[in-house]
Amino acid sequence: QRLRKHKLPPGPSKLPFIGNLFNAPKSFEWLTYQAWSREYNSDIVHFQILGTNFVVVNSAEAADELFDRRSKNFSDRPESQMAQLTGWSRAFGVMHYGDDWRTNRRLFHQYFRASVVPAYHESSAIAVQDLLRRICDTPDLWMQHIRFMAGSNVLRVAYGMELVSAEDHRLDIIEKAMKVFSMITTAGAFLGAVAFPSCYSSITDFTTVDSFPILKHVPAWFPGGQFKRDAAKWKLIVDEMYMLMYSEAKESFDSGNYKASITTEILSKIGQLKGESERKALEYNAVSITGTAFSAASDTITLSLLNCVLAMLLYPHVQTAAQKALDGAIGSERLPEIADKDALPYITAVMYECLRWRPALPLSLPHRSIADDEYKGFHIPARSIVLGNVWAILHDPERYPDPETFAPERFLDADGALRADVPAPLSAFGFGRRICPGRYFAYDVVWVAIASLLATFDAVKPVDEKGNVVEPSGEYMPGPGSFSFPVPFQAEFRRRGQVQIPV
Ligand code: HEM
Repeated sequence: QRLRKHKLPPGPSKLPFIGNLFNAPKSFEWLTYQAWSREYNSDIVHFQILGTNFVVVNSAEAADELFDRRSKNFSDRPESQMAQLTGWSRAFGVMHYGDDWRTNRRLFHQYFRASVVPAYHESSAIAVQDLLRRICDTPDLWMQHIRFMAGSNVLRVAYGMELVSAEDHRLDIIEKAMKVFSMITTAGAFLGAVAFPSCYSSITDFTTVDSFPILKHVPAWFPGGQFKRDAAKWKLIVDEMYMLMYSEAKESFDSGNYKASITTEILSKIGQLKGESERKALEYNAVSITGTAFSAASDTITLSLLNCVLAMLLYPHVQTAAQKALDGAIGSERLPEIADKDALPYITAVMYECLRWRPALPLSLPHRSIADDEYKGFHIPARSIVLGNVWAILHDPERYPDPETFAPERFLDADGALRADVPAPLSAFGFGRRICPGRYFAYDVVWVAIASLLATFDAVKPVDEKGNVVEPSGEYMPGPGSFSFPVPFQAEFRRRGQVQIPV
């Protein structure tokens, strides 16, 4: 009744009680939300499922107003029973906007703020050189090598540990744990999935348990308790991801034979604390932020680089232009370093375009409003799930003409310098107070990896045994999931130039 008095943002018509259960998108939701925004001529749109209100923010203007200027009201996260059941609730990325989140985020910021991340340049250089060597040795496994690079770099930074082989158990854990994370943070798809139980099997149960939290009390053996059985299995993986590396790093620290890392730095701080409760609290936060960094960095960086390779296959002239810029700025005999960034705006533009063209998280992570609010005369009810449509913002033709085309030049002026009037794709990192705190580290790693791959190799479409060029489909995996992964594709890496890869 209360909602009826207020004018909600426009959106598809709703059925009583179930709302848009049957017409909410289940895959590539960002495209449907963008289409709704155009159809209803409104930059915010509304839909509702089982009583939960969803508001999708489709323009940079609305995102600035709601997530930035009104950040106090739009920085919460939705309630997630599944995060609790799977052990993901200790990641501050899913925590409610409150003291626990604030403490974790502050601690995280100490180790990943812009002025600190240069301390990780050496680690990133080692990881990228290793990537290049691995591609030379086993080029067909290039996708696996990229994942290995992203994981090994952050493992070293967070825990001071080294990954040796792609079979390392820790990489497997992280991949599985992130799949769970991706599913439990897909608010829209979860709710929509109720309508298609056969496709979504246990995800269907997630949906219901998040909409009706009382169901979390259903015993695991009871019919419909499949989500509990799944969650219990996944919790083992997520717990292991958080605890295994931390415990190993702590053991080395205690033995005095360790490599400096974020964990060991916090452990020395813990050692200086007097009170047992303070020590316990900091240790809890240390486990949380190191595990969160490890997991958050891996898939996002991997994805950004996979998208880059895809772009190089589909737009070979961009690759040629980038290599010309590299050769002109640093020659063709040494690998680029992060310190070369200012001299290589074209590479920065390629990185921006990768983040814009195929954002890793096209709907960011869901936010939630705390109190009733109003935007352009539309009512946004308290506790609405508010989705920032990163895809729509980064494919807005007014800001990025011909948005489907991969064109790094859009970020450059006639002299090849970065333009101040074309916004960098910051929305790829989310919004407001929840904006990705790992972005400075991510920019460095992605930049140096792109520059080094382009300096060392030509990425080309392979040719099969019959002489036919193998075209990448350019398609993306259907949901549900917050992360958008390309359908696996083949690429051939051919050595170029005289770049020496340090051994
Ligand atoms: C290209 C790489 C990356 C992309 C595209 C990316 C993107 C994002 C996005 C879209 C969000 C959600 C923001 C929101 O809720 O509005 C996020 C959150 C987060 N990211 Fe990243 N990220 C990247 C790399 C990293 C790295 C390397 C780390 C860690 C070192 C990291 C740590 C986090 C954390 C901890 C959060 C949760 C923040 C919070 O809820 O307060 N990310 N990221």
